[in-house]
Amino acid sequence: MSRPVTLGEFIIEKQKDFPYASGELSQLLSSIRLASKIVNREINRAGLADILGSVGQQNIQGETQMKLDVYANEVFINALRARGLVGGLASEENDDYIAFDEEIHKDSKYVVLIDPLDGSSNIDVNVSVGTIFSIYRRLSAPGTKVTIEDFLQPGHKQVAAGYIVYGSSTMLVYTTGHGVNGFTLDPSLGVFLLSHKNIKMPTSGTIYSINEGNYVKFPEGVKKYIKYCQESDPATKRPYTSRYIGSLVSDFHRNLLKGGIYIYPQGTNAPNGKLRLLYECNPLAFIAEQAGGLATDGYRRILDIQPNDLHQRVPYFVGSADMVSKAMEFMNQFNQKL
Ligand SMILES: O=P(O)(O)OC[C@H]1O[C@](O)(COP(=O)(O)O)[C@@H](O)[C@@H]1O
Ligand SMILES: [Mg+2]
Ligand SMILES: [Mg+2]
Repeated sequence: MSRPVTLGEFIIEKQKDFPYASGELSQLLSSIRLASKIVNREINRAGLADILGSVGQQNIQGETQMKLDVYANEVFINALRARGLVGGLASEENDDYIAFDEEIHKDSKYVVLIDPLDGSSNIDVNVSVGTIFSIYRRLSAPGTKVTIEDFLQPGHKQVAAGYIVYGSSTMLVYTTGHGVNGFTLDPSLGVFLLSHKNIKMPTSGTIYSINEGNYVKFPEGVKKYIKYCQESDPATKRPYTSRYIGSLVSDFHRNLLKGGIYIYPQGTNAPNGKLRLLYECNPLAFIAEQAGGLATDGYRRILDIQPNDLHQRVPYFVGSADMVSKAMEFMNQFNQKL
């Protein structure tokens, strides 16, 4: 009987997808794998360790930083700084990007953007949270310090992206542009094992995820789409079911496996939505598209948006292709893009 493939073996095996691979990207993914295990251990015993609650300060987004936000941020920064694989890093929890300028970094080819802890509002109540990462080849020449331009690249330039969901089990899901694969952490071995090979997102589903508490502030097109989801029509399996965990990674992961749509629209409370283009929307959009889904801002392909700020926000419609297309129909009908 063949044994499951470990993530480490899979990463090496998949290096053949890149004829000129130097192995640096593989090592970088391995650093992310290690950091996620360290964070996972802390999350699993969060109630016992003094790691719940906030640190009593806000990040650049004006959000209260939770102790686990800061802890996860440090663990990933240290893991990615460690081996000279990354020229620099940008994070939700840091105002500006960090240029690693020690000698070992000068020839590194990559930069990384991360949301170290996604779903912060769920940390203290034992609801699944995650980490999201996005990897680009730097534009600036090796031997020089990374610049902001290395981070403000459109999403279709990503060389790899993924997330870790710390839930009933811990999973790491990633793509390098050759399909999407998922690995489950076997806690007894401390090893990620291939559990979800070549994931395909169902083209349609019966789940919609949106914070309906903001309903009155939604654009008309979104209100109409929610009504469409709630109407009764057996032929199209409506009404759909509403599911909203409040952790983007967890809502996305469920929809990736079962089919569904997640929407965080612009609204009167968030003129450009809430979610951050660079380290939330782009990486999950890359995964969604690689699995046959779609990701837009209601009008445009997320991966084609030219970023102009590290922490810029965009409206987000992501999930099963048919459902995102339908939502866009309503947006174009009721909220013509000016
Ligand atoms: O509480 P709201 O406004 O519905 O927002 C929930 C959304 O905000 C987020 O928590 C934002 O991410 P962070 O926790 O990383 O800041 C998403 O995970 C989630 O989908
Ligand atoms: Mg987040
Ligand atoms: Mg976060």
